[in-house]
Parts: sequence; structure tokens; C-alpha cells
Amino acid sequence: MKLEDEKGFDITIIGGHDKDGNPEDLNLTIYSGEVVSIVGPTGSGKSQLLGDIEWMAQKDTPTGRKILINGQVPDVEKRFDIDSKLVAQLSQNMNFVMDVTVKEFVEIHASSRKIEDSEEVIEAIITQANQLAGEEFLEDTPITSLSGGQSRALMIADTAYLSKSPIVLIDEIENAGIDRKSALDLLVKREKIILMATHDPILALMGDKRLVIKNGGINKIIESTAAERKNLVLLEKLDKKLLMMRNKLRNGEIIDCIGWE
Ligand SMILES: Nc1ncnc2c1ncn2[C@@H]1O[C@H](COP(=O)(O)OP(=O)(O)OP(=O)(O)O)[C@@H](O)[C@H]1O
Repeated sequence: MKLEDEKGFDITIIGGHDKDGNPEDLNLTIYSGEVVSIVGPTGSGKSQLLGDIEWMAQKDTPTGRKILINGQVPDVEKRFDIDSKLVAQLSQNMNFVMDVTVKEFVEIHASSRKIEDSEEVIEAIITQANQLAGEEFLEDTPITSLSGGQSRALMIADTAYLSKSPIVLIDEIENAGIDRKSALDLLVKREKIILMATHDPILALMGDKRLVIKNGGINKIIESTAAERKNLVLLEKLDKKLLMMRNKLRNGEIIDCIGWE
């Protein structure tokens, strides 16, 4: 079964309970192409929610939640089979241990995915990753010498182009030092369901929906409004300005004029 060709792929989260055992009144379905952000204080249970989805929880995790795929309990094979993995995960902690170049790494992945015209795809992945990272690396750079930001940029571009998984879970990529908006746009273009836990206002507001986690339970579901989207544009302008200043500082320049006009 080719999951990426399926139309109308969806996942449903059926509520369990919060940390005190209070029931979580929830039956939420998320569809292909939707971006859902997950917000809440430290330790509230954002990563646990991503974990429940990764493991396709069936009331067998600390939250008692149940996850359905296309309205049904996923079969056991799908839950644990690496080849038909429904979920791809991007997190802050990514390290390469293989002794290969960037191009060889992507080639190995593309060939394991039996991708046709792989030269074109490989080139696109490396170009996109460079745009996300902002600091150039070459196709013959050894992957072990990539910086943290470059590694994550490569994994995001690789996931967008090569991963068959229809669900992408993102755990706090805000500190990755990459262009987070373009990273998200790239993944959204590939018609995946994206769930991301974040403390970053820009990423949080980019979701079509926002799940607010409190004491281990989903406390609120907020649909993004027109006013919020307007504020997002403003925040993005501020963010660009900050990025520009960060680059100036990195290059040893003096910040003598902020120039908001
Ligand atoms: N409903 C629940 N019932 C019991 N334990 C829970 C529940 N939800 C979360 N937990 C537990 O609470 C702890 C903190 O949760 P988690 O790591 O998901 O928080 P977080 O919001 O991702 O925090 P941070 O922002 O610091 O990354 C974990 O051990 C998790 O298993």
C-alpha cells in the first residue's frame, strides 16, 4: 500500500486523562495537509502527546489516549513495522555517526526508497537544505562535519522529499538555527499531517489549529483566526529583523541603527 498516494488520510486522537486522572474530553481528527501546533508550559505533556501518536497509543501509555488511523485502530504490524512507518520524527537531538558524504547519505536513503530519477531529487534535497541552513555545505561534505543547524536542515529536506510517512512530528525545532518558516512550508507542500510541539510564537501561530496542553491533558483547541494570521505577518517581520541583526553580529558588525521603518 502506498500511503503517500492515499487521498484523505487522517488521524484521530481520542482523549484519555490528565496527570490527575481527570478525563480528557476529546475526539479530534486531523487531515492531510493540516498543521497542528502544540503549546503548553514546560513538563505539561507536549512531547508525551507526540509520543502517543508515534506509538499509535491504544490506552497503553501514561495518558490513556487512543489513536485511530482513517477512523480505525491501526493493525499491530503498522504499529511496530519500520518499513511501513506512518510517522516521521524531527527533533532537536540529531547526530550522524556514518562516515559518508552528504550526497552519499542522501543517495543511500533514496535508493532504499526506490526513488526514480534520484539524481534530481538528491540535488533538490541538498539545495533546499542549504537554503534552510543559511550556512553553505557541499555535496561532498562529510555528514559528521555538518553543524547542528545544517544536520537538521538536511533531515528536514530529506524527510520532505523521501519520507513516505504521512505524519511528521516535530519536537521544538525553534533553536535549530534554521529558517523555520521555510522548513515548515517545505513539509506542508508535501501534503503531510504535521504536529509540532513548540514554545515559539511564530511556529505556534502557523498551525491551522493549536492544542493547549495543561497538566498532561489537551485543555483547549484553538482555531487560528484572521486577526492571529495578521499578527503572524507582523511577528515574521520582527523575526526577519532579528535574523538580520544576528547575522550582522555574527559577522562582527556594529548594530548602530535598528531602522524599523
Ligand atoms: N496525561 C498524563 N498522565 C501521566 N503522565 C503524563 C501525562 N502527560 C504527560 N505525562 C508525563 O509528564 C512528563 C512531562 O511530559 P512531557 O515531557 O511531554 O512535557 P513537555 O510539555 O514536552 O515539556 P518540555 O516543554 O519541557 O519539553 C513525562 O514524564 C510524561 O510522560
